[in-house]
Amino acid sequence: MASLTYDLTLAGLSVGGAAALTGIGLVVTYRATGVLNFAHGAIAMVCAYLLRQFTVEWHWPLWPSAVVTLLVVAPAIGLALERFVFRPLAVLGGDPAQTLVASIGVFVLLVGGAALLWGQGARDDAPTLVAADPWGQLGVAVAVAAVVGAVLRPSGGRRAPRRWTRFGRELRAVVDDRSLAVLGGIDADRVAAAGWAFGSFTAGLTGVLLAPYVRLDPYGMPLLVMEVVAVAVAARMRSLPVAVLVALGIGVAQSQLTRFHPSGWAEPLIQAVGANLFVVALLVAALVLPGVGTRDALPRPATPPVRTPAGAWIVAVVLFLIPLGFAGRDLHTSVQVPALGVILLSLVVVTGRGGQISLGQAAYAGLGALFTALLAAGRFPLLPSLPEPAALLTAVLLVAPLGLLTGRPAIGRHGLALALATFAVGVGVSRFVFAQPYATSGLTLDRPAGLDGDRAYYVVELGLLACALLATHALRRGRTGRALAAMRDDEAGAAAAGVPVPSLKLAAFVAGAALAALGGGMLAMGVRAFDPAAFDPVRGLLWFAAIVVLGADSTLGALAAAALLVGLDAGTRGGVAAAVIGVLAALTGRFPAGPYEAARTALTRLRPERSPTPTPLGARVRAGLRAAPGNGRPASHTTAPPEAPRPTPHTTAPAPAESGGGRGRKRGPASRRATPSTRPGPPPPSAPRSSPRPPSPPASPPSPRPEPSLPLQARALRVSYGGFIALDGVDLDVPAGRVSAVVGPNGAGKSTLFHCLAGTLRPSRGAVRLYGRDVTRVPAHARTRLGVARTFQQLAVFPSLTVAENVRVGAEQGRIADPGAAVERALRLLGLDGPARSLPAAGLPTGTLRRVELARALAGSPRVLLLDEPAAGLDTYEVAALTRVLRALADDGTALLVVEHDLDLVAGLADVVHVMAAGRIVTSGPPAEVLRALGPTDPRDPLDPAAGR
Ligand SMILES: Nc1ncnc2c1ncn2[C@@H]1O[C@H](COP(=O)(O)OP(=O)(O)OP(=O)(O)O)[C@@H](O)[C@H]1O
Repeated sequence: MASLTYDLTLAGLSVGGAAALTGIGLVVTYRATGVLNFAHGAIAMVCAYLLRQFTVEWHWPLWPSAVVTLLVVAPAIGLALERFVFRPLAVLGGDPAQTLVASIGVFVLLVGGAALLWGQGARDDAPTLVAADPWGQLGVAVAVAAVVGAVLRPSGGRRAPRRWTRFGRELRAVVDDRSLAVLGGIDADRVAAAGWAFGSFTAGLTGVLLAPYVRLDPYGMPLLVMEVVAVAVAARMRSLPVAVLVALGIGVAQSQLTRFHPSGWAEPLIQAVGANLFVVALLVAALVLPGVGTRDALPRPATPPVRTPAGAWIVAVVLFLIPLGFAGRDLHTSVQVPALGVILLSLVVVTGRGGQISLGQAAYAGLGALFTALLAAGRFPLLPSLPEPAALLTAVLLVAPLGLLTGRPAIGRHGLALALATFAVGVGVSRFVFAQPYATSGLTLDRPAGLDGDRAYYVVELGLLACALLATHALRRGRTGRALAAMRDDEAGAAAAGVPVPSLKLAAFVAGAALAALGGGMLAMGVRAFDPAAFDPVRGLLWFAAIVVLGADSTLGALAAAALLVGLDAGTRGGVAAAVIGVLAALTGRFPAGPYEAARTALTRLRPERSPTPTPLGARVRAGLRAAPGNGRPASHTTAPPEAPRPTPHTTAPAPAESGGGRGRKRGPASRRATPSTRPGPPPPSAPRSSPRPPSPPASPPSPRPEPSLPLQARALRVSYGGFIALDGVDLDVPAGRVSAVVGPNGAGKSTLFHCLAGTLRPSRGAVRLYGRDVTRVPAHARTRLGVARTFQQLAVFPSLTVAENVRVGAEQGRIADPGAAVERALRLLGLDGPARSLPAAGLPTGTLRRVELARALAGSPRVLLLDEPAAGLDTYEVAALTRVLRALADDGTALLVVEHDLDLVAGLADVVHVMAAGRIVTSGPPAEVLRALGPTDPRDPLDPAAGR
């Protein structure tokens, strides 16, 4: 008995040892470069093939071959990747999404290259470097872990030589902040190169150790290696001991599970789990544990979208009609193109329109194919046998809700974490559904009656493809299209505009799953069988890379990718298409938005220059003043719309006083001294405001009276980050018709308070109330719909939409009776109703974008407006203009809260100032008093007596 347990444990330790090596390699590369190397498994596969090439094909002795493979070729691959793929990306700013796409590109390139060089079949004659004795593999893993641990040990560690720990220190510095490390004199490129070389060495070691015991083939082995990525995720991409222990633990558990042979329904399940425990761990690590690497999802569009010329569509239609003239094998192959086109359109919906990474789309396509085949064969549980068209439709309906498998994790995950979650779903479905006996035992599928011939079937496919294209195009138009674009361009900004981001993400994934299932079913019908290999997770990576490099948001790009993938592989050798897509994806850094987008951008640059920057707000105000001399308010801005359901504060003109100062003039002490003297005295918090400003012009209707109750209240708010208390019992009232300001030193808790009020952060204690209603647990987008709008310190506009569309997103998500009129009012008020309205937001100057963001917030007719450092990036003139607009809004009854470092602005704008320090509000009052009491200190640190020295 003991011997069986012992033997199984040893076998498990052997598997765990190889997994531990992978984990170590992934963690070290990640820590040195910030890249989760999806190509790790592919490098392992290439090294295993190379060792076999040296020994089996060229008859070199084993150990010299191993030395060349592991100590020369493997590190050289790493160095080449660092130098030619990832260093250019790091220099460009290390966008995590681009590095992810690049590493997937390298994966696809190596897989395609290996298939080209060594063929797609599996080899079973890989040389054995370390004997089957499990101690050998385990010993190698432990030795590597020990060396790495010594190098990375914090300096001062007693057992570590100092010269080793210097590299560890540099490594940590580069990982924490590359640009800061470079400023500190560290050669970041050298550190990254060392990380890549070592990571590739461990990949190679894993490959040559595993190759004799698993199938050595271009597709299977990389996937097998990447299945153990769970080990690195469980270690939070940091801790080597955790990675090693988790790897060994899963290896032993997986081995011990082979002893169980339950009978009945549980048998296949236990067997599947026992054979794929690393996949189960991947699912748990990627879907249950909090995500790692949660930065931006995909590269944001740096350039405005360019309309596809009609000529390109005509060419595409002609090209897709050409196969109708084919016959025999060519026509039979062509049948795959429209089906793959539909599958790739599903990625356009999820990734291009919705901005979400989806590496698991092959799972949905495969489920569509499998369900269609099972339904048509009458083998689907609880459902009768269906004719093929009905089977396809039912399969689509059944797969669509399964889109929640990846849609649900996408709600709280971005970037790498979402990539891992969707990859895990793809691998899980492949292993637990497609690899099961019912799916692999020759499942055939007939075509619908009358479509037996390839030509007739191709025509029907073209019809379905046209429907899919129309549906995908519809997602670019209208309210949903704008909301999707907003979510893709800036998720926080979209939520602030009232877009229900979580449900929109779910809808995108559900629609994507339905389209993928349709394409998968069409593909299976086309080849008359369900082939699990056609929906392998590697395909998911290849399709994602293809879509990204050919223009994720381009339906034409999807069609081109489908034709390229099928055509190249059929017309040349298997693997060419993957190699081509891989090269393009790996070079993604050289073409920021992909070659296709880059080409389109280049075309755009050949066009005439755009119209000049729109007239600034101040000029509009001056023009208005000239038009209405004496009253100080531009006549066109003064009419309150009768249809407005509640006070529409933004309908009143900006305050008139033009305090001087040309564009770009610096704001200095003079403006700081002069402005407070014009401020009103301190009004009681809820008393009507007695403004010393000139009265409203007679032509204007009276402003709506401020609401007597308090729009927004915070009570006893407490927020802690880990053990650190960032907000400690904060009470705050934001009254209607007033501008409240929050100032304080860095780290005082201003942003944290702002987030609690806006709904982007939930306090651990306390409450936020809106007109008496507890909204503490109401999410940001729902708060916006209740009338709480906000702007961002870091601009959150939607670059792919025009100025007017940006504003429209803010108007049409709420309950505005007439969004069109609301948009026009907001554009007019902010001086954006000229030529600027039709310009894409991408590339507009900061001052204009601030106005766009404010106009978007105002278009929803907010009752409360929260502004996070609204003057950041504006010049003196723009700040003065902004001040007038905000003042006018408050006069109309809006409750304004401004978090601001600029005390001149606060003095000139606010009615009441709250000073924060160390997570509390320490003093409140009228600006003149509060700011005078603060004394001549550094305005950014009013409580620090040393700051002014
Ligand atoms: N996500 C977080 N995790 C841990 N600590 C955080 C986090 N966000 C903020 N903090 C800490 O909470 C404290 C308050 O931060 P907050 O950003 O609210 O201050 P602030 O007054 O807005 O500062 P600044 O003016 O620099 O923006 C700071 O000490 C900050 O380091």
